[in-house]
Amino acid sequence: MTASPSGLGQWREAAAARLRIARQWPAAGAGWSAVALALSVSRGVLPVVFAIAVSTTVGRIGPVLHGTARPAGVWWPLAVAGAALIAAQLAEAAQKAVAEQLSRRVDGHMYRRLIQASLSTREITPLEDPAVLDELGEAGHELRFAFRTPGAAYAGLIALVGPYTQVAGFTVVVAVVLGPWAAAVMLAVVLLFRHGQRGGLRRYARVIRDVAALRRESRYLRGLAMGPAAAKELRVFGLTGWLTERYRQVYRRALAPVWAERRRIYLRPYLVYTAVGLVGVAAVLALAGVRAADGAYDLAALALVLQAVLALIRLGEFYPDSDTQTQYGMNAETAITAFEQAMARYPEPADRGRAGPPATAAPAIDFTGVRFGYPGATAPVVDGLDLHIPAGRCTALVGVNGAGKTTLVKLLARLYSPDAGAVRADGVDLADLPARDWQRRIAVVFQDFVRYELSVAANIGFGAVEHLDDRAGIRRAAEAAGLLDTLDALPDGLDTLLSRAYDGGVDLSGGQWQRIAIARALFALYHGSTVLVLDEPTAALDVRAEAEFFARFAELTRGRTTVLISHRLSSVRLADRIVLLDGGRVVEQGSHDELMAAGGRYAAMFTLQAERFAEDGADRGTDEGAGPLAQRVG
Ligand SMILES: Nc1ncnc2c1ncn2[C@@H]1O[C@H](COP(=O)(O)OP(=O)(O)OP(=O)(O)O)[C@@H](O)[C@H]1O
Repeated sequence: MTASPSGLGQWREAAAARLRIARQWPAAGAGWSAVALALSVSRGVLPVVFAIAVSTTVGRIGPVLHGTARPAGVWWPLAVAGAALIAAQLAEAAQKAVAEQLSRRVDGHMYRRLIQASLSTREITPLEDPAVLDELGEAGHELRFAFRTPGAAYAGLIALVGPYTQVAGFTVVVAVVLGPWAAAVMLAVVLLFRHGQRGGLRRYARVIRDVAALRRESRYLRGLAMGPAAAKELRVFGLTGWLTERYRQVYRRALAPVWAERRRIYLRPYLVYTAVGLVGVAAVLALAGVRAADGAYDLAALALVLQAVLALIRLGEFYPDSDTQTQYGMNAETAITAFEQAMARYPEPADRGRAGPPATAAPAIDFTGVRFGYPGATAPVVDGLDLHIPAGRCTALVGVNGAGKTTLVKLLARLYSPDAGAVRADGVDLADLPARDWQRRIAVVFQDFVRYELSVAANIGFGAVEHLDDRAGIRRAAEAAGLLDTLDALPDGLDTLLSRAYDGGVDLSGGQWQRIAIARALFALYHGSTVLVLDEPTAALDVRAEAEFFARFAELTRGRTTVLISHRLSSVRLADRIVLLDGGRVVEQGSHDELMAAGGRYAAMFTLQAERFAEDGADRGTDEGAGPLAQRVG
């Protein structure tokens, strides 16, 4: 969040925000905008016409009652008043309908801007920056709940033309009847009241923006309480009370400055502006009274000026069709613009794109002197890392939690760039390759892979999205990942939707989902990826499934440069080369046999795991319990 400007800066900022909202007319549609504007102007003019017609009627009733004028003299102004009243009602209803249309169109455009900006960066760094996330949260929240959106601000801005036309109309009426000074006083009173309203609202909205981080937390807590994701844990761990209390505290902390500010920004200005305004109004009314007493005015003029003054006082108040919509909707638009600018400004290393992707079927990869730290972190995760990953072979990365294994995968996939040093494929610096070209060469099963709420075919086909229609390839990948039985049981086979949120959709078990992620990576290999990265690919698989997967591992990955990350050292021993990382550095490397013979840390870790599994099997006293795992590790 940026610091709040003051004085002139605030006005300039508010004017710029209004201009940006007004510039949404192409998205809203010029035709619809013109209709809304015409309706708004008519809603401003018709009440003035009504007031004039009613005053004329009042002025003519006396002569008609005394028989000095014909009744027809009353009927036509009365008819005009009635017509103006009906037309104003119709215009109001029509404007509400058109406003909704405008609002939807502009918000659709805003959503597209937001999505485009979110997906605009090659790296994921900005989407982990809290300041950028606050802007995204603000913008996304208002849009998601169709609440005080930029679209509502656009419609509100047009609706604002109505009351201001009325102000102009009634001010002219006062000027004509009472004179320019009275009109000037009334106009000043209206603008003073409006300034109080809008200024308070603006400052109030700014305070709300300043507590964006707390509001983000309160939204997160609300989501936890109301969504299915945490429903199980909240109950089993008895967290419901804690969550309720925490939500209450965060909500209060977010609202405390808002409440304090509300008293400050509304009460004092309200008292001052009301006092000044009332003096002005009283003076104008007194002038009207004196003139009427002097016989300078007839009944029609007095009725007209009284209506005009009362209408102007009312027009100094809050406009429910415009005020909150424009203020908060402009904030949402400002947040979208700030988010776009933050994403565009993010210091993303240039995509030098000077080289073509490596020509070889499977490149060798080298990390040379790589240093990298996450944005905002005090220490780098890797510093001076040198690592060679041979072409067409399987290299396993092992190490304790937090050793930096997944970070290396992110650097390899160019989701982040090293702060120093280089990652090279066949000697070409990845920074010299167009990112997308390189990313097509990599198939990754991430530890936290995505479960797309789409069909099985899409979930697998996303490995090579240009080949989504390759049903045979998708089926082959599913079979290789051991999914055939699952597919056969699904109601629509590959077309089954993997989400219970849809009719006919199903959900899969954790292990079945993991096989889908594996199938996705295999499908990418079928369509040109040459580097396969598997980050804990079998963590959710049962023992038999894991054994089956690794039995076919050599066949599935043959000829690819493969990186396998796993804490199960029994699986890792299959790799051609094992690299033990600690604190972002390579501490041991070699084949399983070499590392065991060296008797270092890998050997100790492996022996510990093997002993544990052997004991586990012996304790249970069954061949089955000790069987597969003990065999594989022992
Ligand atoms: N997005 C992030 N922002 C900031 N720090 C991060 C981020 N991701 C990881 N880290 C930090 O980087 C370090 C290395 O994390 P990394 O995920 O690479 O470890 P790992 O070896 O894969 O661990 P594990 O075995 O638990 O999966 C950790 O200290 C972690 O806290």
